[in-house]
Amino acid sequence: MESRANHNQVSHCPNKCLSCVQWLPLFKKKKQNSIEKFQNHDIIVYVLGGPGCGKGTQCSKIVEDFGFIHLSAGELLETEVKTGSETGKMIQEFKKEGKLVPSEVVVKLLKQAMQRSGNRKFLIDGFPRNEENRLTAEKMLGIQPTIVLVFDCSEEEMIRRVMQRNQGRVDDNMDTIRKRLKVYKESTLPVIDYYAKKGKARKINAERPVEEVFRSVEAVFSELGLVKRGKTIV
Ligand SMILES: Nc1ncnc2c1ncn2[C@@H]1O[C@H](COP(=O)(O)OP(=O)(O)OP(=O)(O)O)[C@@H](O)[C@H]1O
Ligand SMILES: Nc1ccn([C@@H]2O[C@H](COP(=O)(O)O)[C@@H](O)[C@H]2O)c(=O)n1
Repeated sequence: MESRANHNQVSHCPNKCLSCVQWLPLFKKKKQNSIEKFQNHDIIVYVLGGPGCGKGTQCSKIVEDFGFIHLSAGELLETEVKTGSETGKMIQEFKKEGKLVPSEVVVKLLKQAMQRSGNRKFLIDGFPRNEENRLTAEKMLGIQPTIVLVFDCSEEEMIRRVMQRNQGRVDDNMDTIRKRLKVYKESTLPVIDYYAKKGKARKINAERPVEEVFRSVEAVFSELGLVKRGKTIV
């Protein structure tokens, strides 16, 4: 039997130890035994940046021009919430608090979506948000990013964008945004540092208008040797 001390070590517990006791069996229940790995020649682009910096906006443009499949970790989690499943109810609690859902849950959803897509070029948006996400993806999927796009934006501008978005998201309110910004600084920036040290992070100034930001994105993709759809490779 697991000791209470072990539960204290589980990260991102919404209400400290008690919620871990409550939710942990859920995460463990559907753990898979055999996991197929993705292939080395797959192109995997992780997309990071604070809440509302414009990740989703830029990803839609990348999909249009470069033919990637866009997998937003936040959207995959929201889809699970909408099923009304027990896991979905648990995810909703984390989202309301601006906290990060345990990595096994996120990575499992990502894996299913990657397999279903039949694509080999993946734009993985809002992931990995912490060291646990990063390590779980390495372990469960066997993937490493080809490159990591990092959208850099001031807190004031991110708050402005989120508050204007107005799409009824449970986490688009001042209280939750402040929590999400804190999580970004404490948990995601160290992941970005990790990839920067590996020479994989490409920081882009996201404070500019959408088209200007996208021109910097295009420059990164041409560095990868990728050309826009409809253009001939010479
Ligand atoms: N460069 C930009 N200039 C001004 N507004 C922008 C820009 N990029 C995105 N926006 C707007 O800001 C809001 C947030 O953008 P978006 O949803 O793409 O951010 P995100 O990083 O995916 O957010 P989240 O992490 O919360 O899911 C949207 O309303 C979008 O239209
Ligand atoms: N790797 C992730 C990504 C997201 N979440 C949760 O979803 C919320 C919204 O995510 P966005 O990418 O749309 O900003 C986020 O605040 C987390 O609650 C997560 O847990 N893990």
